[in-house]
Amino acid sequence: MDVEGYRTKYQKDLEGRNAWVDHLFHRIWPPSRVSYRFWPKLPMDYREVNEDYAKHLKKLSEKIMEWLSEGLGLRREALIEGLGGETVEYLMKINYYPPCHDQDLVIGAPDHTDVNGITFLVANEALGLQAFKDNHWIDIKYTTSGIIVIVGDQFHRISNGKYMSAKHRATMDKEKTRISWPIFVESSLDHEFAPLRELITGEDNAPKFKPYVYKDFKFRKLKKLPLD
Ligand SMILES: O=C(O)CCC(=O)C(=O)O
Ligand SMILES: [Fe+2]
Repeated sequence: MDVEGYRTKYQKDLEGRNAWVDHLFHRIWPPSRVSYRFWPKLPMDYREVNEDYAKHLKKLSEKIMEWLSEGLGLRREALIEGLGGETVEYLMKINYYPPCHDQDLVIGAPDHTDVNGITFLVANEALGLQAFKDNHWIDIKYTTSGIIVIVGDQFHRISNGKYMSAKHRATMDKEKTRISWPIFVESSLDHEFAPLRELITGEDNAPKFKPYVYKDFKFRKLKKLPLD
């Protein structure tokens, strides 16, 4: 179930298009869960820059999780605690999509929702990320001054369905290589998560999802097994 390291992934999407991407996964937080053997040795400052990025990203992520908790009318710590508090992990992924001329046959990442709590993504200037809204695929604009925030399945469930996990996909560019760097904020594999108890009040608010140990949830989702 552990995903760290390099991989080339081939898949078919629903329309039968081939999907391929090379990616690297490595954890960036907490320090006790970081294995530097999965981190690239070059460029020389990779480790320093990424350690710095991890600290900033953790701060930003905690702020946003606090706001999302307040948005549910809960204590600021509620969602972070639901994900596991101090044991929450930050998993870096680097996606590499080579240029591709035949957009009808090939897609970078087929449509999906992220399995984790919340994702923070930056990408290079080659466009490709699309979000599904009102029955359409919408291109996500390139930005150098912002970060893309994607709600994942864990927050969908922890919020008892109040926050929707966002369906998205990545297409490939005809001429440019596309690289994206999502960071997945997720429970540690042994953490059990469930709809927050504070949200289960009265009969109208029965839990919509059963509790899951994250490793079982992740396994079932990645193997496309039924979850409910
Ligand atoms: O490359 C992208 O912009 C999206 C990648 C993605 O959704 C993922 O790796 O989960
Ligand atoms: Fe994703």
